[in-house]
Amino acid sequence: MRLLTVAAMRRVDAAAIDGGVPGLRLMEAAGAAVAARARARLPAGGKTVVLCGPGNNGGDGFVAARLLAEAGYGVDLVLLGERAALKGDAALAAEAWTGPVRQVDGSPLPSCDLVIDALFGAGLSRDLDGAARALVEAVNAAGVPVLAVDVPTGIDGNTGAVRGVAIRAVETVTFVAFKPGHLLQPGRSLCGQLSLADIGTGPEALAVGLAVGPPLHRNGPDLWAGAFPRLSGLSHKYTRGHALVLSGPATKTGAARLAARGALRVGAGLVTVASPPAALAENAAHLTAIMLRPCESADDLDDLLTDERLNVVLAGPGLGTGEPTRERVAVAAAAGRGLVLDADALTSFAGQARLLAAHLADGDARAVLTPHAGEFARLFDGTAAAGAADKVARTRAAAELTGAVVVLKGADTVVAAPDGRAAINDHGSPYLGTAGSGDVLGGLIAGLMAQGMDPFEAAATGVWLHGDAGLRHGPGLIAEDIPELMPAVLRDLVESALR
Ligand SMILES: NC(=O)C1=CN([C@@H]2O[C@H](COP(=O)(O)OP(=O)(O)OC[C@H]3O[C@@H](n4cnc5c(N)ncnc54)[C@H](OP(=O)(O)O)[C@@H]3O)[C@@H](O)[C@H]2O)[C@@H](O)CC1
Ligand SMILES: Nc1ncnc2c1ncn2[C@@H]1O[C@H](COP(=O)(O)OP(=O)(O)O)[C@@H](O)[C@H]1O
Ligand SMILES: [K+]
Repeated sequence: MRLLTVAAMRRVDAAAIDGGVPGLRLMEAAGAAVAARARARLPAGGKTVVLCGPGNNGGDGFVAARLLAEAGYGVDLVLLGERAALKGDAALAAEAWTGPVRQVDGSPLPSCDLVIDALFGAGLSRDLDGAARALVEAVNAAGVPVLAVDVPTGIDGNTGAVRGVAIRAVETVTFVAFKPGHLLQPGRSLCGQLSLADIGTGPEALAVGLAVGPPLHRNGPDLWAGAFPRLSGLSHKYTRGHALVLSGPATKTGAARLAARGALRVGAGLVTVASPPAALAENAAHLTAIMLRPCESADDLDDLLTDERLNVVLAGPGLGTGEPTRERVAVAAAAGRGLVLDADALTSFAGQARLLAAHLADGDARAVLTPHAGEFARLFDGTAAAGAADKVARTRAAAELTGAVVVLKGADTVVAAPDGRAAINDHGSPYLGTAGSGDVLGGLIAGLMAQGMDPFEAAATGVWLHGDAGLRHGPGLIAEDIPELMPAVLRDLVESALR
């Protein structure tokens, strides 16, 4: 699903209005969508408090208030600002509201079953302070469920950041498309359930918004199902690719095996662990379907890679930091295979992102980098990527700098390609925050690349499958569970989105 930035959304609204759809009609549709969601949450004859701000977000609130009152619900309307100061469509929507308007005066919030937050939406332009801040704090303290209009007040629609203080909603109704701030943390957590409403802007106006900037997606099967590897009667293990995972030294081998298991379970035809000789026995004791080869040095890796069937290399988990790891990365990159770099392979290039980029360019490697926030900060220290304004911008800048697909992990993992395509993932679970979980993710991505997926699509798919496993398992998840959940995850995917 494509996302729209706040600016792109304004272009959609403007194009629709230019195309002959009155702005008030859009506002009526927005307010009606809010009222419909409120009705789904209110008990019969229940009571709502609608908080309206001074702009068009407040206008949506006036419409919703009118429709709910007409439907027989109790409605208290509280306005932040002067009624006489309302302008344009918001002033027209306010005129159509015939009930009382309470001014924000510091008195306690009236008791109710649901608060509708129509204070600020796309027009939030600075941190909340004064009466607005106090009102938001009072709403959060009241413990009443909140339905947010467009975006919870205080959340930046582009970045998901809290501007001073923000409403915690149980549901957010937005219009036409989700915005990045609905999916980026902490915005994602404060939005609650996400609902999307068509407000009649139409396909031509939408196209105007989608043409703004490089594509940004909500990660999901619609983004990559077409590229997902499919088997035929002619498939055999070598058509499904062969991934090579570099193991760390003795006592540091588990991470590589987790990754290798992920690669195998997601469908790579063969997976080999390349192990230092001193760790062969340790690895052999835990591997069965996964093969094992000795590999002591960068030269040994070079020799292994003379086998052209090894089409993807994964390096980093448990590998150790420093020159030997940098040398292995250089060799793997020069071999021009698919390459997934995680953990120590990234930290070994701390402050040397340009050197890493040069290695990747050397072999024309199809590379994916999978840093968590700490690894990202170390690797891109001193570059524009570290200083960019939000997580999408940081990930895009890192991808552009390195020429690799970058997966910036976390509760709101962002995947970006060097050409600017990006996806935000909100299909996951906090239970994924467990030792070794990221190692398995690297393996899933490597396994998908081994089967021929492009780095961007493989990365987005791997992140989604990993998130799906986390959602399915929930409490008690450990990293070993993630590969073992792949059969169920993949079966459901094949039976739904891949049909
Ligand atoms: N045709 C359309 O476009 C449609 C738009 N729709 C709806 O419109 C919403 C966008 O409306 P909007 O642009 O009027 O902005 P909105 O969020 O109401 O806020 C602007 C006001 O807030 C003020 N303000 C800002 N920050 C502040 C702060 N920290 N503290 C205090 N004040 C602050 C700001 O003041 P100023 O910065 O000008 O001083 C201005 O007065 C959008 O979210 C959607 O719900 C739908 O109806 C569908 C059709
Ligand atoms: N709250 C969360 N919601 C969703 N995914 C999460 C959350 N916390 C962590 N994850 C995911 O778990 C994985 C952790 O990876 P990483 O930090 O590299 O751990 P490790 O190094 O132990 O393998 C990442 O894919 C990350 O996106
Ligand atoms: K709002």
